[in-house]
Amino acid sequence: MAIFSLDEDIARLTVNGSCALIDSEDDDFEQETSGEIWHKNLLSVGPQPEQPSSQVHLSIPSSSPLNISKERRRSSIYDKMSVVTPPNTRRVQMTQAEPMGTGCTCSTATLGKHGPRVLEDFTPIRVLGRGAYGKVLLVKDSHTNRLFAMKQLKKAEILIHDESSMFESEEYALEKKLERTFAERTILSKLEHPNIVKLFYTFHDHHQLYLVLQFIPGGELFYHLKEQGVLDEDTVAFYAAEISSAIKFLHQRGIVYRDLKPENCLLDERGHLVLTDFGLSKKSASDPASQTDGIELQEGEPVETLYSIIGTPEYCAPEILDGKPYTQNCDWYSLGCLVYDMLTGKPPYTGPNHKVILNKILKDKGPRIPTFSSEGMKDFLGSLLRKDVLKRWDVDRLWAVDGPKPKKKKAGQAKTTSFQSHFIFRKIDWTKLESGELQKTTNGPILPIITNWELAENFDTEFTNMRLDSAGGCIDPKQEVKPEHAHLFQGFSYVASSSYLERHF
Ligand SMILES: Nc1ncnc2c1ncn2[C@@H]1O[C@H](COP(=O)(O)OP(=O)(O)OP(=O)(O)O)[C@@H](O)[C@H]1O
Repeated sequence: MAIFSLDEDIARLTVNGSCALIDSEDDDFEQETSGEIWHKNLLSVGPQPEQPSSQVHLSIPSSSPLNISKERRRSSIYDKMSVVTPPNTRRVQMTQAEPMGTGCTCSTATLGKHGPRVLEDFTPIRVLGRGAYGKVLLVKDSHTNRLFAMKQLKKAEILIHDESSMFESEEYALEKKLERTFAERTILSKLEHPNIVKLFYTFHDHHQLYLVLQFIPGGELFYHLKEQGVLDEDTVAFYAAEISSAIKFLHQRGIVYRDLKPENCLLDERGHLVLTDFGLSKKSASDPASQTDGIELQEGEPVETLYSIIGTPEYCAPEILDGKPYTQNCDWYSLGCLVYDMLTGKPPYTGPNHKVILNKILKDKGPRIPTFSSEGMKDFLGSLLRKDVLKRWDVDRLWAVDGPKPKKKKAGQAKTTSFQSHFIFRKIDWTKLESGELQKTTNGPILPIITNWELAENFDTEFTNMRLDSAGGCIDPKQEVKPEHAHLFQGFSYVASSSYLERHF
């Protein structure tokens, strides 16, 4: 018995049954015929009572978009899934903390204070967001008046043993949390891509770790989706192209992102998408780039197989949730979820809690593809949202290469054509996008309204109205870091190279 055959959240959002979502397990999607759809797995939407899926018949008027309410719920309203490592998995050694980055030797006038930074260098302005281990503040560098986003992570929160990760030893759970904390700093300090946030400094004091990042003033894609409800296909394709370029770049460097969701996609002042939050990213230990920067993996070469069950369930690939080994392909499934969300206002599977969402992802036959989408978009979604990773589009391998034109694709077969030349990207200039010229010279489809950068107008008032001192600033004495744990954070501090700082200031 399918436990959750009806996506009640999406059903509630439809008006007069004006939209049907159909199963996409194979590519032979049922098509609309004289305003009606018949499909053996057709799902009932609208006010009628739940019926056995095999008997449902639904009348579909003209292809109308969903009428979506502005209500969106942060996926991070729940804690991140606990880190569960299935039995027989490799135990990864804790990442070796890096030595301090190169000291900055450029002029004080342009770059401000030389070398390592301290909290007192920055004046807090307002809260931009909150996460599992701390908050993100808009801050001003008192030496240069430059604005930055400062991510603050409480050491004590990282050190606390999470009861829900009871399948692991406390020691191992801590090792993994520390590994992830350092991973964000280590990974970001090595990356330079127009659609990936820049990291300039990291430092720590007795209570907290600090990451000083480029401030991206246009707010979260989540915020704009909330404002707009749904996005048109050209806009969706534009963001999908920019995200894909960043994801492909990461995969080439042996990094799996693992946390793609609208909260982690920010818009810059020109409306281009910038990926942030690398707290769940994983750099493969066997990746050559981990030894020598700049060395890329071969086209489509898989990143090391991973095992940790991690991420935000709504956007998480089924193989991760199922505790199976997985590769970087999980990010392409998440891209499918994000594209689906932008088009319909909800990710493919939703529910009141993790358990319901997990059940749906694992037990449903496949997500329902919105019938109002173009054939091209249906094909794109169907190819990325395949539960079976072997039948999913292998985007890394088929990024740009267009092999011989395949015959009509059989149901269930994985897509064999190039990602970049897909119909939905017909208006994208990939050369300009991948060189960064597009991001520098043009505006994106949604231009954020920014009258004063310090107001952070594109961020949720839930955060920006928060009193700075109430945003988790006070440290509970019970949460003091014990002296024997102080060494665990050694080597966290970093200053970007002077050439990097010069390029981005
Ligand atoms: N560079 C930035 N510029 C502007 N805002 C940012 C920046 N980085 C983060 N934010 C804001 O802060 C929020 C939380 O940041 P982030 O996701 O990195 O924190 P987190 O602690 O990892 O959160 P979570 O636990 O939900 O993953 C973001 O969703 C965004 O709104």
